[in-house]
Amino acid sequence: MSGRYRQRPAGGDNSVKTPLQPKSVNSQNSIDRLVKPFKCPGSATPTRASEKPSRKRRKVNYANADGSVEDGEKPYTNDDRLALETREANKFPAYKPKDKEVAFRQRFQVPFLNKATGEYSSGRVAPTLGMRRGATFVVKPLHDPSGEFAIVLYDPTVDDVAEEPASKNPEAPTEDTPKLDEPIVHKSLADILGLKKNVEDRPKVPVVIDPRLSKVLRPHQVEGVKFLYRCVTGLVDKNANGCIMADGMGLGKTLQCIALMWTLLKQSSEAGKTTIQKCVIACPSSLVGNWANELVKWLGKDATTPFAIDGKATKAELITQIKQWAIASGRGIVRPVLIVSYETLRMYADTLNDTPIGLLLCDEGHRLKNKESLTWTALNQLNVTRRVILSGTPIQNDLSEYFALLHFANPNLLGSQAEFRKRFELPILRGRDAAGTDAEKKLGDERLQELSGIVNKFIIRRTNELLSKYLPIKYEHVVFCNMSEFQRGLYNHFIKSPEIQSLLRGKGSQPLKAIGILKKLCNHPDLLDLANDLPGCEHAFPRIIHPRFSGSR
Ligand SMILES: Nc1ncnc2c1ncn2[C@@H]1O[C@H](COP(=O)(O)OP(=O)(O)OP(=O)(O)O)[C@@H](O)[C@H]1O
Repeated sequence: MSGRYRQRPAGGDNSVKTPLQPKSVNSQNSIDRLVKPFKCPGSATPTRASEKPSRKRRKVNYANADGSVEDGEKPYTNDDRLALETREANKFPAYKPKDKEVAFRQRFQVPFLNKATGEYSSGRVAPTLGMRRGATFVVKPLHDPSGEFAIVLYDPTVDDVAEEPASKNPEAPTEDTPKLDEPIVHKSLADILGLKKNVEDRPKVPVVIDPRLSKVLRPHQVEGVKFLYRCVTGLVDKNANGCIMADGMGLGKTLQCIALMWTLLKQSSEAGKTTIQKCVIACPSSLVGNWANELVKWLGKDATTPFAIDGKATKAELITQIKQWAIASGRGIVRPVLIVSYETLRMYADTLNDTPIGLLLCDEGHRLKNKESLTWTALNQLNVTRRVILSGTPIQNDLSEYFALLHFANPNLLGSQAEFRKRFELPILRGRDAAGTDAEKKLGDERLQELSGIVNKFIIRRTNELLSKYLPIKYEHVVFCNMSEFQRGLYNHFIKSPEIQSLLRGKGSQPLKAIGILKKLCNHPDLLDLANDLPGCEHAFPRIIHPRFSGSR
């Protein structure tokens, strides 16, 4: 038979012929149909609701669709369909339990071992096996050390000084040798599987200044940041973590300290770790806003949100905010930088005492020159690891003040104050005394050199001559201005007054005051209080007088 039979709906009318039925009269099928009673045509014809022509049926041949050759001539039987449904390729994946005999007799295998070599595959993150997954960190520096503006502060190949191993006693038991009296300690699953995180083993990576800062830093500032970083991270001396930045005015101490702080907040020599979590900037109250602005200026407004105590909050709000800042830790630290005036910091030092502060920057740090002051004591009792003093004038009067600053930046570097006084201060002062002996002068010079050797490693000072190449040429114009008639009248009145006359004879007691009055007078009489400074000067007033002076007539 060459035609295809169409499937009739179950329970449908068998007598309905479809146009696809073949017209063969000799077959058994045709005979069967002929003997059936006649039915009026159209009685079972489906009526179409739509006027549109009926869609033509297309023959689709599914034979060979899955690669198997089927007899396309035959109609599908139910068995065919069942066979199709249960065919392997058409089945949904279903979990098949392993045969328990085989499964239980199999040897246990550590799941993250490389099956080919039987070794732990180090490139693969260990499966957690029900434990919390340890932090995975990428072993690479935060910023590319070979980038265009890269400034590398720490290079593990250069700066990583390996600790001298203590000379080993061959008799001493090594870690591998089990001691007889050692208590048996059960190993944890993490230990057995080799998953135990060894935090000490973090690989070392270069520390690179954020490119957004390195492209604006001037050469002397790059040197400054390198100096600061080495001092505070113990690369200069592993027992000292502080320093004094004593650059002259306008050299950009603020930018250098921001670069240091930002680097420490974001990176460390250990991959995936930061050096510090919190930083405090102590400064005069007038500079709090300036520091906050400089942070935005150099880092951009989305980099960090400082907690600047600018006096706008009420006392109750401030206490809550400081307490919150103090207890925040880890990811809870949303404002890592606290900018605060010395006075406020002193007031709330007790609240902050237990907070680990990674870095303390003290702007205008010569405020800490008095070791006995409340500010020095309050700031010194904070739990600070690294301290930087910023001051354009670190040495002001005497060595005790110098000691207070150095001792604050690096406690115990110079011993106690009494030790410092005995070893350095007194011999140096005696050596400078005009009545000092040669031996005292020699000793004084030696001690001064020794002191410089110790402290110069932690002080950086450049003068603002460095700025000359960034500033336009300076022109100085000297212009002589004659005094006006009114000024000259006042001037003559003043120098002829009895007080000045006696001053000129060397009898008066306030020559500086007189010079001050003359200076002001030459600039503008408005600067003086004429009635008090120049009594009786009314005769020198011009005829048309400013209403301001009319009262004093
Ligand atoms: N690399 C730089 N590029 C452009 N401007 C800079 C740079 N470094 C600093 N400045 C600008 O120079 C000015 C002086 O800088 P800054 O106030 O930090 O100096 P300072 O050394 O702290 O001075 P002072 O002792 O007066 O506080 C600021 O306006 C600062 O923005």
